[in-house]
Amino acid sequence: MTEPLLQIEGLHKSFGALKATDDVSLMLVPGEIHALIGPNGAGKSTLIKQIAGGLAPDAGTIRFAGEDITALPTPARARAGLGRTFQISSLAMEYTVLQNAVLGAVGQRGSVWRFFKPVMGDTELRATAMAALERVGLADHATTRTAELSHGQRRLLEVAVALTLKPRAFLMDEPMAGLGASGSKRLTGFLDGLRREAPILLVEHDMDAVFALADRISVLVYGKVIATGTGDEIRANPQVREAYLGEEDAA
Ligand SMILES: Nc1ncnc2c1ncn2[C@@H]1O[C@H](COP(=O)(O)OP(=O)(O)OP(=O)(O)O)[C@@H](O)[C@H]1O
Repeated sequence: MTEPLLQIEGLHKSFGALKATDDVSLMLVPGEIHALIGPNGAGKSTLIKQIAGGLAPDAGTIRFAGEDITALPTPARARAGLGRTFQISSLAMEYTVLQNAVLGAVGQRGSVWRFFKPVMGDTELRATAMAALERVGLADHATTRTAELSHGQRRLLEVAVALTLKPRAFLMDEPMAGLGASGSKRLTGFLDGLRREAPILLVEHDMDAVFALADRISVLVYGKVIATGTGDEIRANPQVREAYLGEEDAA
């Protein structure tokens, strides 16, 4: 198998008596979309937060591009090439789309916002941000106030912010949330191509998108990975059907 870019081993995180992450090991290899699915409260966001650096694990290791990043703060992980999109919007609604693309990238790297003016005057950063907006189809909205964007356009802007960092891998927490059918189809098409540039660990409830996109799927239940495999393997797995997919079919 190709050398993993991201490798998580024996990760544990408890909140009091609750084991939100229970001995999780998984990897992300170049070129793939690895989806992480599971019922509400299974621990998907908690896992993403530990990989991105917002939450310290109780035990276990996270290696990225051959380095142990378990103890690195979030901005250092972003600088190392871990890009992410958030479940809850991190955009500044009063700023323009371009300002968010520039400032989001700068902010994720850990630079400070008081350099707002010099940063906006940085032609290289602006060009990188514009290129990212073009890729997600938002270039025509560069000067639009973010508050005026539709929900779907805001989600695309979040992807553009992550792209501005030129990451080596992406962590995406429910990028399809709240998108209508056409928005979700469009983002699915975009992510499909993006995997060749940088692999994606994708947390997503939209099962159509997951099964259309994922090279591999890991199923998380009560903090534990109960199965990892291709879409067909996951669909056919009796444990998965009982714990998760079966209940969705019945709904
Ligand atoms: N900071 C915290 N303090 C205490 N409990 C927490 C905290 N964060 C998460 N939890 C609990 O950990 C468990 C896992 O939550 P998490 O948000 O990671 O699940 P999830 O799979 O992302 O759910 P969803 O699909 O609804 O987003 C839940 O029971 C949640 O209530």
